[in-house]
Amino acid sequence: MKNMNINTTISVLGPARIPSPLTSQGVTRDGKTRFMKDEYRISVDVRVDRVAGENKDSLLSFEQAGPRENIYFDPSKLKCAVVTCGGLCPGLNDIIRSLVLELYHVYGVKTIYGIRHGLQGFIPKYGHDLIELNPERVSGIQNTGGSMLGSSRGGQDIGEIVDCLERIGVGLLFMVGGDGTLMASKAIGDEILNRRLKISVVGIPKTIDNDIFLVSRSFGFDSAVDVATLAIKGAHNEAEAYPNGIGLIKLMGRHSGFLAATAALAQPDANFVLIPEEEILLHGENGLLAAVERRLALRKHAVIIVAEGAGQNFFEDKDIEHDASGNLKLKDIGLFLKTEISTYFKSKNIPISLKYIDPSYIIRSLPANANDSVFCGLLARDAVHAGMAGKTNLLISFWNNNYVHIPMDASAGQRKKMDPSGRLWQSVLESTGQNLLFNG
Ligand SMILES: Nc1ncnc2c1ncn2[C@@H]1O[C@H](COP(=O)(O)OP(=O)(O)O)[C@@H](O)[C@H]1O
Ligand SMILES: O=P(O)(O)OC[C@H]1O[C@](O)(COP(=O)(O)O)[C@@H](O)[C@@H]1O
Ligand SMILES: [Mg+2]
Repeated sequence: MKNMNINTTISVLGPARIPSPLTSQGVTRDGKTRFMKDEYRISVDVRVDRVAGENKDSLLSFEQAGPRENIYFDPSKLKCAVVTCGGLCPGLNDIIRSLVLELYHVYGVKTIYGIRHGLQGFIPKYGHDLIELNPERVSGIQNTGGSMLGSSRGGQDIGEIVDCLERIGVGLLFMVGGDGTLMASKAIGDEILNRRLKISVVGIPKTIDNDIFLVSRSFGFDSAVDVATLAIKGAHNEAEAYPNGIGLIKLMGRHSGFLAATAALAQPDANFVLIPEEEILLHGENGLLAAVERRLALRKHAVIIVAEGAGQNFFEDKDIEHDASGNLKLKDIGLFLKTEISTYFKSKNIPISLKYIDPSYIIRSLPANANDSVFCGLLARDAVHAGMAGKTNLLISFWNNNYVHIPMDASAGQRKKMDPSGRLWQSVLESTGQNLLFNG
């Protein structure tokens, strides 16, 4: 990890002078030990050999997340708001519920607004009413997929968003979203600063693509992997059942292949995994088609996983489209490969039975699994601790096995990709043996 230019300094609205209610509520064992200090820091890079050569003073570290002994906001006067943006993700409701319960019961904040349908909810012309959130209102929502607040894509006027925050008197805003939301959060934070307002913005990273920079793992990813394994199992059963059976599965993953790679390791039935980080060679002796033919000759069935962002170079540049948020609309690599494979074997007069499985939105719209539910609770509680302490323009990240504060501008605008020489991808190569098939 090259960490030279990463900003690790967290902004604060002002001095934290109010004793945290966590002490008086007896949440801590001896009244102190549970509190984190800003001096508790987690190394950005754990590799001693990589950092040893650098000037010791330049050793980078992130502030550790967790409750602070003193807080900035007076809970009896504070109003909070929560918004969920972008694509759905398992665990959104767990996050909303944990934010509300922590604010309400632990800190005593009684006014919490739910903003409907992402950034649209701040803009009066859409007519989405605010939801008053309290423990009763969020009861049981963790058992349902999706987001109880809804979501949306598409840019909104940042000035109007901050006008709305001022109008309803919000002091602490939680923004749950992916890389796009992070850009929006940063812009909102900058506008708040311009207007010299005392509003804290805390981000909670969400994406099943797991591609947020400086975030080891985002919530919902584990649940999405779980569901993806069912598609792989199904594809394998179909492939094994028929002579020369081929199971082809397309999995989400816009720019990074984490989901495809991790699902392939979780359900190790795939013979080929194709990811955006690695170019696909289709034709010729070392191409995918010849490799699948070799696999069929050997074992009479084959399973292929393709991430939706892989092989986009096969499509013409001229009809590039973007969604409302400015994300590139991907062309369907799954259907493309289905046609290419069918045509290839037809031309060689080799009968195959090809089953194409696209689990599509199912992997992101179901409730979180147990592991993600635990994770969501931890992230949300740390988001509340950070916000109540007056910290702002940060996101809560899981990094080097710890929960940390990352300045939004350190992560926004960058993307985490799988390292082709790293452990995850190399494990996929070993587990599938695909390079042996590609190389004949
Ligand atoms: N550079 C940006 N500036 C301001 N708002 C942005 C920016 N990029 C994305 N957004 C907004 O953030 C929201 C979420 O972004 P999107 O890309 O749809 O999802 P995600 O946050 O999951 O990546 C959308 O409403 C989008 O318009
Ligand atoms: O809802 P849409 O626009 O069809 O989004 C599909 C995309 O959303 C994702 O599930 C997650 O994307 P975000 O991080 O932007 O929310 C991608 O894997 C997928 O490409
Ligand atoms: Mg995104």
